Amino acid sequence: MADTPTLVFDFDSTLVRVETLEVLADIALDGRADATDIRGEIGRLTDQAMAGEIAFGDALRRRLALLPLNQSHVTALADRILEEGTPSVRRNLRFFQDNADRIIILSGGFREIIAPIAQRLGIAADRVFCNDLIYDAEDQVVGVDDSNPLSRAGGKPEVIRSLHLTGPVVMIGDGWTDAEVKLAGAADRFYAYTEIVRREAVVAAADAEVPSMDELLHLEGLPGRWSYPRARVRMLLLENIHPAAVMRLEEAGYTVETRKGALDEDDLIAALKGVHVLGIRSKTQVSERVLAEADRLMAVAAFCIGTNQIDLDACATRGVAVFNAPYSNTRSVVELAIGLTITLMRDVADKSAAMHRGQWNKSADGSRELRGKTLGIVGYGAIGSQLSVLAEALGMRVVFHDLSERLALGNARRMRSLDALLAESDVVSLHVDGRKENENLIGAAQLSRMKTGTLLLNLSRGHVVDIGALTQAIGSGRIGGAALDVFPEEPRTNSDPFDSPLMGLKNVILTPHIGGSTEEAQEAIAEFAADRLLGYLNRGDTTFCVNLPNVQLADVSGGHRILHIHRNQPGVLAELNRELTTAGLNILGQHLKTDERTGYVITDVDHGYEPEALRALKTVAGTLRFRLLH
Ligand SMILES: NC(=O)c1ccc[n+]([C@@H]2O[C@H](COP(=O)([O-])OP(=O)(O)OC[C@H]3O[C@@H](n4cnc5c(N)ncnc54)[C@H](O)[C@@H]3O)[C@@H](O)[C@H]2O)c1
Ligand SMILES: O=C(O)[C@H](O)COP(=O)(O)O
Repeated sequence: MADTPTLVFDFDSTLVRVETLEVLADIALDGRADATDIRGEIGRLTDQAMAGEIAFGDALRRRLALLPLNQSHVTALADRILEEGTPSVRRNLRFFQDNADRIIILSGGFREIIAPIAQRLGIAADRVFCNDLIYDAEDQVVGVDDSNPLSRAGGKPEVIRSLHLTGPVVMIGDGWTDAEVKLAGAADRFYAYTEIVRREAVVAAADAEVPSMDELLHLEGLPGRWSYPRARVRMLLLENIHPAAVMRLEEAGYTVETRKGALDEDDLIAALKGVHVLGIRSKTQVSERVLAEADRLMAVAAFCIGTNQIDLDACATRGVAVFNAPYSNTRSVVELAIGLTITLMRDVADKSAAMHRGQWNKSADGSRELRGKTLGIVGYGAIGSQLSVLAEALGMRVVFHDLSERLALGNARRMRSLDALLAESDVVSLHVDGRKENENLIGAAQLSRMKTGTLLLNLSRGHVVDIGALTQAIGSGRIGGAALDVFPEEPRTNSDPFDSPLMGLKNVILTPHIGGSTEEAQEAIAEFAADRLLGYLNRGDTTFCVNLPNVQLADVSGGHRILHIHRNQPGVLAELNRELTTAGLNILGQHLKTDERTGYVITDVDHGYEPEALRALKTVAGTLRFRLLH
């Protein structure tokens, strides 16, 4: 077809993430004293040639002359070049294989290195145009075939012209020699390929910059791995989320922006314009108003356990999926609770502060062992139950209270009421979730039911304890000490001030919401939450989603996936399938999962679709969100 474009790909830093000559230099110079100098000179020549500052043929010969290159070096790179495929090229392998007859590889690189990649991509040898190395009788490289136009300046346009291609020619590459193809009139369009390296002069000469294959296919209207280029999916991560998450999400091709602190409502609304995914921790409030203004938001990830800072219902009614990391910092909180209990029991904080003031205050008064004391755990979920196990191991008696039926671990005893637990405990530790109804769960009445001298820990949420009532109870001596890690008002960033009536009180330990702030926990959270996001974005998988029906999904193989989130009302599936049939699609597989409020349908179909034909799915009554994945 005359209108079908021929896609002409450069090789180095486009189809592979390396520059061949630089890797060959590393191999050939391995162990030599002058390796760094020669390597530096080769890198400089590559950059100058790729930026159009010196002629390509000149640069090629000068670089080869610098290297003691032989056939075994070339073979060593050829053997491992498949591992160096550019990430978005690897994930679009199928596109190359299905369209091999409209693709050409055009490179100043060498045939031995390019051939394995061309073969993997399904591109025939007669569609690969590149240089041929010349070896002497000892297998040393002595140069390149000078008769090949690609060994000199202006070679790429010359080769393209000699092919007399019909239809548009589209050049894709990272270097100046690629830009020259269009500038010399041998290509109709030139895309600067910037996934591996971005050169300003090349981008300036291009019709458009493409940071990935996905973007190229999107711009050319070609069927890629994704219906929407990943680099166009913007993610905003707030509150100092661990870099492991950024790395994972960027490696998958998404565009990630990070900020250190939390944002207030107005700033968050402004920051969320055009953002598809928001990552937060416990501080950022995702309110109905924020969601109403978020024009692109499709998912929120809480890189922590608690999700009370997010309006989950408002998210669900907009089809915004919410994920968290329910277990990744559990152990860290439990260890801190144990440490704080011992610290309170022994009045360590005050004794240490006195020492810092130069006071030696050796005394056993009021200092007690954990052994044999009763720990009352309020909220026997993931954290509460793990604390139960560790506390028993230290010799404590454990009682607990939970609104739900929970398995009592070890010798822990369930208490039918909170009051009964309060009356019996020497230490009370709060591990309830952050639901609104838990506001002031521990107030003046509850404090008055505790034994005189009881110790109180709160590592759950700040609003669970009435701070005024606690201040009084500590002042009166009813409460013998308290450790608080969470507060009704917490500073948004480390530069904002903290204030509380509890400051300066005897045997009161205040920590800045660090229960889950360990290196281990933060890295584990980053990996877990990022994986959940990737599962949702890449496959539609909602495992561990806290506000939409959970559906565990494998990758789609050999088909296309259509995702539809709707209000749970009668007739949606039937209407959806009518529209799919009208669009001429054959359903390969379909999952429907509902909860009382929302339905989630995942449909895999067996062949390409016209995106326009499927827009009708948006009009199905009850639709909250509709997404074409592939
Ligand atoms: N300080 C920190 O850094 C930190 C770190 C992680 C988690 N947390 C907080 O810890 C809390 C617990 O986390 P989790 O992972 O154990 O949660 P979880 O959901 O596994 O457990 C919470 C338990 O509390 C129970 N519960 C809720 N309200 C109750 C009430 N009024 N009375 C009795 N039981 C009640 C629930 O039924 C549930 O079993 C959450 O608030 C979480 O946000 C704080
Ligand atoms: O819910 C949580 O996991 C904790 O409160 C920790 O929150 P953070 O990530 O803001 O420290």
